[in-house]
Amino acid sequence: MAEKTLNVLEIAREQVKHACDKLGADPAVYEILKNPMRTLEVSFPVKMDDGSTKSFTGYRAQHNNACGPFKGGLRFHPNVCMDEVKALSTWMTFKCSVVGIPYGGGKGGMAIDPTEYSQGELERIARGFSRSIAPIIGEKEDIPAPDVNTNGQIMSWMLDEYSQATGSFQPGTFTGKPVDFYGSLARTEATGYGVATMALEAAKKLDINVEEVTIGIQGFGNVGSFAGMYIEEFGAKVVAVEDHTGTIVNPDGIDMKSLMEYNKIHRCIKGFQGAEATEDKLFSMDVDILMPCALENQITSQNAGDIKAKIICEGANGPTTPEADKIIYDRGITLVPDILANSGGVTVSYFEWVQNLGRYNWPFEEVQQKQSVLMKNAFEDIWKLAKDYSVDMRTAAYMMSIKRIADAMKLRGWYTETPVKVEEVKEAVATN
Ligand SMILES: NC(=O)C1=CN([C@@H]2O[C@H](COP(=O)(O)OP(=O)(O)OC[C@H]3O[C@@H](n4cnc5c(N)ncnc54)[C@H](O)[C@@H]3O)[C@@H](O)[C@H]2O)C=CC1
Ligand SMILES: O=C(O)CCC(=O)C(=O)O
Repeated sequence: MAEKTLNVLEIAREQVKHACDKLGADPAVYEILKNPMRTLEVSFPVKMDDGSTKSFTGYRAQHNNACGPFKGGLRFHPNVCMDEVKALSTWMTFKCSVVGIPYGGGKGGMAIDPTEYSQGELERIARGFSRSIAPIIGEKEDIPAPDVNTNGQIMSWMLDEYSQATGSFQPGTFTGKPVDFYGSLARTEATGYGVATMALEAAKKLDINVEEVTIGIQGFGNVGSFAGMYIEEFGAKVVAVEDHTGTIVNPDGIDMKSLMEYNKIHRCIKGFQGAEATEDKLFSMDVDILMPCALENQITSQNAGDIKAKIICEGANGPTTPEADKIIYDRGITLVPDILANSGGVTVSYFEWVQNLGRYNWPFEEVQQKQSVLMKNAFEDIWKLAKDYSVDMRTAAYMMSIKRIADAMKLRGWYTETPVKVEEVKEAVATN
């Protein structure tokens, strides 16, 4: 069966609508949440190394700020477009709400491949983007962070440019900064650590001993690599890894720290000596836990039926389509959804922001401990809700977060309960 849609914005809306319906939310709730509150498209010139001038386009979507300032990453990837940014900003709103941090959702990006530019060009692009979105971001307004192909250095340039543009130094305007420049300890590791922690929680629920578990990871960037490192620390064996250059396998376990070192130097996993290259498809391999940690729409109706894993723990945003979700649920596979599984990044971004506002520096263990508590509590609540309502964990996670956002929106007066029409009451009485 062909996929109904691979448009991520339509997918995000379908997920929200499905959960609103299950929750019996007032129609006004979906009406407000189906669109971002504000979007901005910018175009700005950058001087290239060869003396030419090139115009670049960037996007920022601010989905909802009922629970606090907009929050979410900036992505540099050729596929970035306004619909993708809108979908990613929607997911951010629910992700922040799932772990109960006081933010709404935002996301931004540019359709570029950063490997095509020199460091100097990349710095000027990042600065141009920061200057262009400066009017709508800020420590208490909208707080960007790293995402695919962006990092602490890019956040530092953007913060510096923002400070110059506004004449005021507010380090909490960006998170995911380097530790030496107002960053937080444990932020770099946070998303992957959270993914590994959530996989472990799911394994415990299914009475699976993590020391006997094999793992397959798609994507070996910030999220995938630390997810691999921590799940290995918890006792599991990572036997397969895929990135944009191919897939490698080792049934005895791929040493995560060595692969991270290799990846740092070569910027890919291809050629790593501690594993064999394979043409086999990662998602149909015989592993216990799959961690999709790359991009959207990777698990579809085409490959969901081939999955042998008992647990899927989503490090990436939107790696599974709604059709695939149904197949996975019907097959009894436990899927820990992105808005919970990868919420560790934004959770520690929140801790970074709190430290910035108060000029604190918390120790690594304290930050990671705080992250672990928030995420494990959210996991427990969602697990229970999923059982109580006989729904998958994604629907349960949306139900929990939509309820919180809906309550905040109602208290703010953004909507009042839609009055029940007299005809509907009469009809209900007549049919009873
Ligand atoms: N960095 C963060 O803190 C957070 C990231 N995420 C999400 O996690 C995912 C990955 O983000 P990062 O690790 O930060 O990005 P990254 O840029 O550090 O790494 C991306 C990885 O995906 C791989 N990849 C790209 N295209 C691929 C393909 N077609 N097939 C297989 N692998 C492919 C790349 O080779 C690379 O290993 C994204 O969906 C992102 O939105 C979610 C929460 C927080
Ligand atoms: O750290 C953040 O604020 C946002 C991370 C992010 O973009 C995400 O969770 O998808």
